[in-house]
Amino acid sequence: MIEFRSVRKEYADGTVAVGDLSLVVPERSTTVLLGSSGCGKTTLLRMVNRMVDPTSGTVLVDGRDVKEQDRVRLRRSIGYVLQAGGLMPHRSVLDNVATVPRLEGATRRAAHARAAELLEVVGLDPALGRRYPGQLSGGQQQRVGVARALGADPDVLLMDEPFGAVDPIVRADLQAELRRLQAELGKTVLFVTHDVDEALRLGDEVVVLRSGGVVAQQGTPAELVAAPADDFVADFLGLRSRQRQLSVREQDGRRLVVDADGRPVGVLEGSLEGSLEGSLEGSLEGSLEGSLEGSLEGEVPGA
Ligand SMILES: Nc1ncnc2c1ncn2[C@@H]1O[C@H](COP(=O)(O)OP(=O)(O)OP(=O)(O)O)[C@@H](O)[C@H]1O
Repeated sequence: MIEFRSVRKEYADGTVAVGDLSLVVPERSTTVLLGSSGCGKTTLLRMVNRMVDPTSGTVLVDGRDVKEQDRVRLRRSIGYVLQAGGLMPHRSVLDNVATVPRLEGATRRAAHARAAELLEVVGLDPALGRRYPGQLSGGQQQRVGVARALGADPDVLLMDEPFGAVDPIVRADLQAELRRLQAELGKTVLFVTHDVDEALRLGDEVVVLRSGGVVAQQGTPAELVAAPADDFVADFLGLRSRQRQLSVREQDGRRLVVDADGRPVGVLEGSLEGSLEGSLEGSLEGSLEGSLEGSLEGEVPGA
């Protein structure tokens, strides 16, 4: 578990990046920090591994104040994935992934064996380990970045807009991969993004931030969409935009989900239809019939 207790960060030039923020990040789940550019997401993330020290307040990881821990050891024990991948360009992919095991004292051979395993964990062919980062696609480089972050088998994984620099298809692929990995590994993931769809897709919990690092709302994606705390959250999630106002239209035998402008955004699957029909038959229809009969019968005799 990660806990921010009344943290505040004021940079040397007087910029207040994070106000008085308190937040609990549950363990073994994914928490997404969602907010527009400059609202303090990266600052918050970096407080966890002490790349940034708060001006005041406390950050605890598994109940221990990070300030009391050795900065270097702490940083090695926490996985960190950046947008640009942060890979060393002149070292092979295998060397990159083996970095932390090597720093922790593993032999080159053992570290490479571990690195090859990690490449497989993130869905890459270990043969790619011989290449240099520049010889991989953007999506592959991001996977290598994740593999490297897993090198110390950390409980906590910090991810700063890790999929921001790749095209939408690769991005969706990486998001699916992260969900698979998370189901398998059960890390405590703190994930930063300004992309609402990504946040709703990946977060077990989503924390919507206002500028100045202030929590606007924290909740599950369903809670946020169903009950946004205020207009700011509703607007940020786009709930009042025409693209999010969805309805169903039948076309060529399929049920299309369309936005308020009638543009298709998806297809309603048969199974959902089936279950909706089932529940309609079971409860709604029954009660509708009951109330219709009751009221109609009452009115008819007087007619
Ligand atoms: N070293 C620094 N010195 C002064 N101001 C800084 C420093 N680092 C960040 N800031 C400022 O603090 C605020 C929060 O920055 P931060 O990088 O945490 O935001 P962010 O939400 O991660 O933004 P983005 O999505 O654009 O990466 C911004 O106004 C930024 O300009």
